[in-house]
Amino acid sequence: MDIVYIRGLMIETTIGIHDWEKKIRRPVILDIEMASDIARAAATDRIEEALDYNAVTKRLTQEVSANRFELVETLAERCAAILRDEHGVPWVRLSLNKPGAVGEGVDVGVVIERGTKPD
Ligand SMILES: Nc1nc2c(c(=O)[nH]1)N=C([C@H](O)[C@@H](O)CO)CN2
Repeated sequence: MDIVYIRGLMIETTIGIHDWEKKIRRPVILDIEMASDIARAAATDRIEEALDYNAVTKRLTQEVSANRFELVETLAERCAAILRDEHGVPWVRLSLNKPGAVGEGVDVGVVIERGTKPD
């Protein structure tokens, strides 16, 4: 199985369960692994045959920055659904980090895997 990945994608959004969190914008950081057979893209050297990480980054940034969330779980699921439904990704592993959520220098978040891994 081949993978196209995006690491360290920082997006500003409104996220959290507390009233004060609902009034601010803050960054979340996404690390994403997407199953993608790269054979045709490699053979043709054409972006049309590739899973375009620029297009994926643009779409996720648009979605996350334009919406507000309470839970990291909700944001992660939304992103995974977009990757599968709009970009045809059969399997994705997505890590979502919410910096500073429980104190300085502590990372918290979720890791989800959705879809079926191709052989
Ligand atoms: N499993 C989760 N636990 C918590 C979340 C969350 O999104 N998922 N969020 C919070 C608060 O918003 C926290 O980040 C700030 O106090 C707490 N627990």
